[in-house]
This record gives sequence, structure tokens and C-alpha cells, in this order.
Amino acid sequence: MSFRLQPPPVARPNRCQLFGPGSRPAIFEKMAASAADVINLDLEDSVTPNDKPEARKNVIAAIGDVDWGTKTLSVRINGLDSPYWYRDVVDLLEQASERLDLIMIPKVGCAADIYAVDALVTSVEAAMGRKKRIGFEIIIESAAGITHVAEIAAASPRLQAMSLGAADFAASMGMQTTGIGGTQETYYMHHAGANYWADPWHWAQAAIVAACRTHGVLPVDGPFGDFSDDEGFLAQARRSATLGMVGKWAIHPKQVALSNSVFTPSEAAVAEAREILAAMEQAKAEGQGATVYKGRLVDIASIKQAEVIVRQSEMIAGG
Ligand SMILES: CC(=O)SCCNC(=O)CCNC(=O)[C@H](O)C(C)(C)COP(=O)(O)OP(=O)(O)OC[C@H]1O[C@@H](n2cnc3c(N)ncnc32)[C@H](O)[C@@H]1OP(=O)(O)O
Ligand SMILES: O=CC(=O)O
Ligand SMILES: [Mg+2]
Repeated sequence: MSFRLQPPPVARPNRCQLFGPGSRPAIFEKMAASAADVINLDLEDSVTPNDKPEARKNVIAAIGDVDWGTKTLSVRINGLDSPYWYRDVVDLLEQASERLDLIMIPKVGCAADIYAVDALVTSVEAAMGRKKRIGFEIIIESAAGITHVAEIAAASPRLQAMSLGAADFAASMGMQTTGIGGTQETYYMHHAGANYWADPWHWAQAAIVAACRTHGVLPVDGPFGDFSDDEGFLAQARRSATLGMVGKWAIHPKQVALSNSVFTPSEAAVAEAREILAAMEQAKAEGQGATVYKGRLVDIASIKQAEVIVRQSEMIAGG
């Protein structure tokens, strides 16, 4: 470990973030009744320009009126390239109840984007005497965002989570696809007469995880558009979890259980992690830094790996 220690992210479950358009208030109660850890009421791309003012009103009312239980409640505001975002922030912080936990900032391209929202949020919070400090989550979904991901992860103490937005990311990068996340038919290696699919999202996810882990921010995988394809969703989510992401978006309620199943460590995984910790305790008592567990090496690094799984499971059980 460097002299500079890796800060822990906020300790709350973030296995699934369920999205719903702010212009569709009929689904808000259903979202609240879901098993998602985080609810994202959207004012951005699922809401047409004509519907923005009404969606804002719906969301502000619902923040106070709906029983969101213990869920983390977030509102996705419009991007800084739009004429809507400042009104989103001002109206939310002047009118919404203190139940609001997070603001999600889309299409962040540099640290200054977060600085701008932070300045406005800080000013309105102070003017209104709001007691609860709003947290931020952001979306990396542009060439600029991924280029500046490290400075973005360090931009504000309000920042709790960062998602990869595969749809806008693909558009910004000029990728030849209309699919939102998952396997892309034309992204493969060819060898000895067979095609082997590769993962075009992998490098961006890895960059996001590294930036997030350096600065104590939760890395999250964004949307998987084809909600008829459960196996495709699961495969994408499992890759994300293996890379270090803590959760994934659901753009349809049927994706919530899928996401929770992947990002909740299984009983078998937790039992094995505890056994590794016990094996290492035993090794330590015998003056060893390394030992053998089920025919494979475990050492002091294995303690940290096992602790990731045990901590995740304890935090989810407690949350
Ligand atoms: C690229 C991005 O930016 S992604 C993030 C922004 N996008 C979004 O927020 C879109 C979120 N999702 C949706 O708007 C909708 O799920 C859609 C448009 C994809 C599909 O909506 P529908 O056609 O109504 O789906 P469907 O008929 O399968 O719905 C089944 C049930 O789930 C409900 N439902 C649909 N979407 C949601 C949701 N997001 N949350 C909770 N419940 C929902 C429906 O009301 C319906 O309930 P019912 O059985 O009581 O009648
Ligand atoms: O906002 C999400 C995306 O995929 O774009
Ligand atoms: Mg987007």
C-alpha cells in the first residue's frame, strides 16, 4: 500500500439502482416497493423537453409524499450543456423534502462540471438552511468523462458513486452500435474458424473502478437496454462484479432481482472467505505469512480479498 491510504467508500448497499422517468408518476409507488437499494427519479433523457417542468414537480412532490423506506433516493438532473440543470438543482433544493439523498449529474466531462454543481448546491443549501448535505453521484458517458475520470473521482467530498452510461458513452465514442451495454455482435476475435466475443466496455469499466477505488467512490455499472435478455444482463453484471463494481442499474423492474442476485455475495462465497480468514489466522499463529487452502496458495493479500467479500455481505445484511 502506498503511504497514501485508499479511502473506504460510503458504507451503504448499492446493488441495484432502479430508474424511472419523472414524467411517469404512476410508477413511483412501484419503484418504492421494489427491492432496489437505490431509486433514481429521472429528469434527464427519459423525459422530453416539453415534460421537464411537470416532471420536476412530480419528483419534488414524490420525494416527500412517497414512503421510500430505507432506500437511497436520488434524482438525475439534466446535463450542464442543457438549459434545465440549474432549475433542477434550485427547485429540488428549495422545494423538495430532506428525504432526498443524492443528485445524479449526467455527462460529466471534467472536475469543473462537478465544481459548478457543488457551488450551486452549497449556496442553495445554505440559503434554505437545509440540514442534510446532499451527496452526488455522476455518470461517465463521454470521451471527455473517461479521459478525465481520475480528476472527476477526486472532484468533491459530496461524490459517493460513479456509473458507466453505456448508451451515451457509445455515442460519444462514435462506436458502431445501438445496443445499450452487453455483448456486441461485431466485437470479436476470430481464430481457427471460430469467433470469440470480447467485451468492449471492459477498459472503461476498469478505468472507472481504478479511479473510484483510489478516491473512495462506489463504482457502478449502468444500463443494460435489452430487458428481455436476462442471461445477457446476468453475464454483463457478473463481469462488472468481477472487475470490482458494486452494483448495476435496472431500467425495468424485472432487472432488480437479477442485479441483486449478482451483487449479493453468495453464502458459499462468504463461507469460503471466512474459511480463508480462519486459515490465515491459524497460519499467523504458527508464524507463517502463507499457507495452503483447498490446494491453493493463500497469503496476507488473500486476507484483504476475503475481507472484501465478508464486508460486502455484512454491510448488505446490516443495510
Ligand atoms: C440510457 C439511460 O439513460 S437509462 C435511464 C433512463 N431511462 C429510464 O428511466 C427508463 C426506465 N424504464 C421505463 O421507463 C420503462 O420500464 C419502459 C419504458 C422501459 C417499459 O415500460 P412498460 O412498457 O410500462 O413496461 P412493462 O409493461 O413491462 O411494465 C411491467 C410493470 O412494471 C411497471 N414498470 C415499468 N417500468 C417501471 C420502472 N422503471 N419502475 C417500476 N415499475 C415499472 C409497469 O407500470 C407495469 O406495472 P403493472 O404490472 O402494475 O401494470
Ligand atoms: O445514461 C446512461 C447511458 O447509458 O447513457
Ligand atoms: Mg446517458
